[in-house]
Amino acid sequence: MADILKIEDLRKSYAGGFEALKGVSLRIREGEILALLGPNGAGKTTLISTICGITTPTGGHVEVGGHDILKDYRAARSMIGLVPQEINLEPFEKVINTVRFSRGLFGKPADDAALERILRQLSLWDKKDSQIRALSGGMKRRVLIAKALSHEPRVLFLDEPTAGVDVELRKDMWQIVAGLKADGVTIILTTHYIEEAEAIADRIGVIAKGELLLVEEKDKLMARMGKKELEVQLSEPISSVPASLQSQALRLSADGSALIYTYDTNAERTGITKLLSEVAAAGLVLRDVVTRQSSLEDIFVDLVQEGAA
Ligand SMILES: Nc1ncnc2c1ncn2[C@@H]1O[C@H](COP(=O)(O)OP(=O)(O)OP(=O)(O)O)[C@@H](O)[C@H]1O
Repeated sequence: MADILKIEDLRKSYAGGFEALKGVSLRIREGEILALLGPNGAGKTTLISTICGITTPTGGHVEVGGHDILKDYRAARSMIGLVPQEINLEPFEKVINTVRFSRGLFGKPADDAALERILRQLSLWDKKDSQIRALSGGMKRRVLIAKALSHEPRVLFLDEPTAGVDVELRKDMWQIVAGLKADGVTIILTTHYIEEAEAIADRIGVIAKGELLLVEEKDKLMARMGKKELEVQLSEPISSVPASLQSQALRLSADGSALIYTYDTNAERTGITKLLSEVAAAGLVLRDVVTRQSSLEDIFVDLVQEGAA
């Protein structure tokens, strides 16, 4: 798939000199879901606001569907829908009018069939004549999405779509996102929730202190998560891995007191039984055996700490 969004060395310093984005480069393929994970203040909202033209970059270059966000602002912006973090709706307005108005803001001709399709997709059609104030919090969030989709954008940004919502509503939101992807919409969402990124993203980006620390296919990250380490602690330290064990994927701990074996938990055979019998055959005496699993959370925390160092 072609890249629908190209971000090159994007920088943003706020008045006063604070650098919220320190040169972010990223490409997003059409039709993918990218989750941007990062702690508070990492720069996620700044990144989205800059791409959407709400904040002016201080350096770098962004193209949406081949349109430069500065030189060709209107064309770039018309390809983007933004669902903001905060609910900013007019309480006395009817749902349908709110969505119709948003479409008009983009200079798109009225198209009630398109609005009906969007409202049905978000299960809001039977609420189209309700006033916003009469809707539940979950429905208001859906209205925000309907507004963002009203001009039929190809790229949708969701800024923390499930912050502070209950588990059921979160799952609803995941289903909505999956439905939009099936329609070919490219989705970039920010989140604090690792399980949200795991549940819906094709790729995961980690951002901290204005820098993109990692962007990787979720499946590859999950495969990394599937790796486990077995630490075979020895009663006596050794200076090197015995020759009879050299064929195994083993390394010696720095102090020589343990052999560390990495294996794939998803594999049919872990090789642990064979390893332990070979360790015994090599004349080594075990003190203890410990296993460790790296999770996406560990990867995330390590990265963010390294980034902060
Ligand atoms: N208008 C502004 N003027 C000055 N500093 C700002 C402005 N907007 C954001 N910042 C600072 O830029 C940094 C990044 O903020 P941003 O809102 O992009 O982070 P975030 O990753 O979205 O955080 P959160 O998860 O809390 O929403 C923060 O330190 C914030 O205080």
